[in-house]
Amino acid sequence: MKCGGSTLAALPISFFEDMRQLQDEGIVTVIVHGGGPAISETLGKLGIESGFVNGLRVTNEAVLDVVEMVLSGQINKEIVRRIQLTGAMALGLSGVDGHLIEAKPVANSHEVGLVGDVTKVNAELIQGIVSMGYIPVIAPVGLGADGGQRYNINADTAAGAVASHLGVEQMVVVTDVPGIMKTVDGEKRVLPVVSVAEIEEMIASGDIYGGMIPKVRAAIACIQGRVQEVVIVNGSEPNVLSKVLKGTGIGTRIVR
Ligand SMILES: Nc1ncnc2c1ncn2[C@@H]1O[C@H](COP(=O)(O)OP(=O)(O)O)[C@@H](O)[C@H]1O
Ligand SMILES: CC(=O)N[C@@H](CCC(=O)OP(=O)(O)O)C(=O)O
Repeated sequence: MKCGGSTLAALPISFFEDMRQLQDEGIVTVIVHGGGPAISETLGKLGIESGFVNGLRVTNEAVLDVVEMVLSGQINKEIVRRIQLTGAMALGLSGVDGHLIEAKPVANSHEVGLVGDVTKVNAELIQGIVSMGYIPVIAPVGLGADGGQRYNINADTAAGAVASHLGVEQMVVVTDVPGIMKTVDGEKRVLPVVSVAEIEEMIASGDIYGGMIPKVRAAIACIQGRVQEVVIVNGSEPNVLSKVLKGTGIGTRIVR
């Protein structure tokens, strides 16, 4: 599951209780989280300037210090605490810990700086944590192959890569909108299912823009592998996780 920074503060306790219930039923959740708004807030407080190019934060060492502090510290531990309040056990870590996420510079690193694309995921470590009964909570900071360089990774991209490497059946993307929306006859509607071809058309037409672009790109990358579907849902919808797993037609399903 990917939890977006847009929705983290609004997630009700029932969201985490649902996760615990699923764990009791033998359905394992692995969380990769974002935290873009909290990073921007802290950068603002510290007077460090940063912008975005095509949805990726322009990242130098000073920005990366804040990204790592906010994602691996504040946000990661807040999610761990909220899961543990339900009685479940969670273990928070970033892509740095145990070389969990290995990364290389993105193709446009001359524009965005220390931003990474995932090259490897230590799936055995995640499986080990799960087998001990903990819900892994992963912050999207990665390490280069030599272990010396840190990279800021978009959380959607990191979640898609983790889903692919684990070979899970489904990735759930939790955000602040009820799915992929399209204006039809002057009315905004949530699309129940979209295919890869339809997504490409919607990006070209401008119907999908901004923060939705890395989500659908990550979805396309992982459903070309072992993942069968990606579902985009609103985290503040009551019992959203059990509704997704029961197939009650909530959100938008992205299929091949
Ligand atoms: N077609 C679309 N349907 C729904 N949301 C869209 C669409 N295109 C762009 N968006 C935007 O994507 C946003 C979600 O992305 P983002 O703000 O990055 O969230 P997160 O922090 O969860 O990753 C929505 O709030 C909305 O403004
Ligand atoms: C490279 C890059 O842009 N990294 C993101 C990582 C956090 C993220 O993706 O958070 P959301 O899911 O809340 O957007 C950033 O610095 O904001």
